[in-house]
Amino acid sequence: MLITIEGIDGSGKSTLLARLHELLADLDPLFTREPGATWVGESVRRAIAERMDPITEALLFCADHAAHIDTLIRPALDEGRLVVSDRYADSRFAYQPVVLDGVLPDPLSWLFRIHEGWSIRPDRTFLLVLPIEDAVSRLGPEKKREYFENAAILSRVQENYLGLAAADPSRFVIVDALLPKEEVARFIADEIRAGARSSRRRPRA
Ligand SMILES: Nc1ncnc2c1ncn2[C@@H]1O[C@H](COP(=O)(O)OP(=O)(O)O)[C@@H](O)[C@H]1O
Ligand SMILES: Cc1cn([C@H]2C[C@H](O)[C@@H](COP(=O)(O)OP(=O)(O)O)O2)c(=O)[nH]c1=O
Repeated sequence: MLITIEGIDGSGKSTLLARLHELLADLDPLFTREPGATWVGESVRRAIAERMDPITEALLFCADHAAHIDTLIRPALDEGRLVVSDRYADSRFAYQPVVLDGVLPDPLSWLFRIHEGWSIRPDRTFLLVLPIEDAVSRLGPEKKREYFENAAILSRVQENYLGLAAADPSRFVIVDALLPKEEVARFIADEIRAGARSSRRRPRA
């Protein structure tokens, strides 16, 4: 079963993942992330740091995803393991349309097409949602932030996430990221456990 955790920068994903490691340890999940689960992620980080052109950057994120699936996700799913990924394809569908706005006529369709035929659809996606000003204040001083991490961009990214969730309500679970950390983590851990139990009763398609 493939679970993904999504949300804008500052929504609490790293904090949540650290707690899920403890809460779900008995299920022996593969915890992984995008970008950077393989060495391809290093080129993505470099592209972000050097402000490479947005198409190069988008394609590097996609290459990172392909390598991630091939080397880690598919083998783990084939063994029947639970996989939990901190960011996944929806990060592309939420962030890159903002970066590619004005560069391509329809960035989201372009991104969907690039993923077609090889990407693996998550069984469930938990989307952490919070007011932009709370996310920005959690991120700390402006000069230390990556260039995605400003209020105007994050607000458009979160709108894109909410659009993706509205279009696919059976996969997305929207979580209030303002709730106390422990409450967020326990709710998501319980949902993952319930999903893992029912997927064991169902043969994989
Ligand atoms: N539920 C929460 N309530 C209050 N603060 C939180 C919560 N979750 C995370 N934080 C704090 O917000 C900051 C950003 O969290 P982090 O997990 O790094 O977010 P992300 O990985 O999504 O960028 C950290 O200082 C963290 O301690
Ligand atoms: C996976 C992915 C991340 N991103 C962005 C989100 C983040 O701003 C940045 C780095 O991701 P990440 O490493 O998750 O950031 P952090 O751990 O600092 O919160 O890349 C995209 O724009 N597209 C993508 O496909």
